[in-house]
Amino acid sequence: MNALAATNRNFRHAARILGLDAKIEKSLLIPFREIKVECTIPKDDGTLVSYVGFRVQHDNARGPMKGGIRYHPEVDPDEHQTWELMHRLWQWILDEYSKFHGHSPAIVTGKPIDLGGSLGREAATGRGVVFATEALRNEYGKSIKDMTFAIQGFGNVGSWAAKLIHERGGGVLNRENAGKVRAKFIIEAANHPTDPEADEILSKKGVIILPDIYANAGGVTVSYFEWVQNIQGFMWDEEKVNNELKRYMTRAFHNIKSMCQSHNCNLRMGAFTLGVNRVARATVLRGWEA
Ligand SMILES: NC(=O)C1=CN([C@@H]2O[C@H](COP(=O)(O)OP(=O)(O)OC[C@H]3O[C@@H](n4cnc5c(N)ncnc54)[C@H](O)[C@@H]3O)[C@@H](O)[C@H]2O)C=CC1
Ligand SMILES: O=C(O)CCC(=O)C(=O)O
Repeated sequence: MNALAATNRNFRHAARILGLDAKIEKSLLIPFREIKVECTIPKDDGTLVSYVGFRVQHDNARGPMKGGIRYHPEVDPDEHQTWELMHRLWQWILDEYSKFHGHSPAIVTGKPIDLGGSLGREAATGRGVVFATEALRNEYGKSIKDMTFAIQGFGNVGSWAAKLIHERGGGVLNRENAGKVRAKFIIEAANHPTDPEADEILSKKGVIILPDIYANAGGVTVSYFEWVQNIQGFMWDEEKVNNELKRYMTRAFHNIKSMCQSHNCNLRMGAFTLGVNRVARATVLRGWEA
């Protein structure tokens, strides 16, 4: 099942748990705006190349919309060049927008620090995963140092998570010992890493899954902090960024748990019902229902 179908299925399940009005459910399911653009760019050899891009803005009932930018995975597999390319692209977006609207650093996040980026953003998703894991483990009266972790994928998120888990005394499995894994907990640090069928099988086995929409939200949270700093015209130090991130991740965990208790559901449905309910309430209050 693709990511969109799986997300829609989770959304519908959450809507049913919440007893959402059918008209609201339908209006929340349909994106507010989908834009398709075609960009024609001259290459160094003088020829023209055309790229198609999509922008989906889902819902702005609770405030401005923001999203991650995705590229085709084969654009540039070399990590260093990808980093360079990303920074040049961020700078280009900022320059083009600022030409028409004056210097506007808040319109794009993930920028280099010297162009108004936030301290702590690079590690934020991995750090958020660790804060989420700590919040979950506190529920079970254990700490990270009592546990062993198997991390799949060692890019930005995986490598930061591994480093921070190691600093807290947790063991990280490698190729040699990974075969021993009998996981009781799965922390979804990537987007949509568990298929809905696998989700059901694992849940029936009693495996506790911390869902992606919460567990990897540290990155977008610090991107939000970047936006906040840009519109304030004030730069936070890294300690403040990390402390705020911990506060947001811990508070969100408790909000999710309380939805789980009210609706007798698992953590994924706790996270979905929390989010859907907030957007539905704002939609009704703004009088936007279909
Ligand atoms: N970087 C961020 O701030 C955020 C990332 N995410 C999600 O987290 C995931 C990882 O993102 P990044 O670390 O930024 O990407 P990345 O490209 O830096 O790292 C991904 C790593 O996974 C490895 N990999 C690919 N397929 C694999 C497989 N089948 N088994 C094991 N390893 C595999 C790659 O070799 C690479 O080392 C993605 O799903 C991304 O959408 C979600 C929220 C924010
Ligand atoms: O930093 C952001 O705003 C988006 C990060 C991201 O791509 C994601 O959360 O999936």
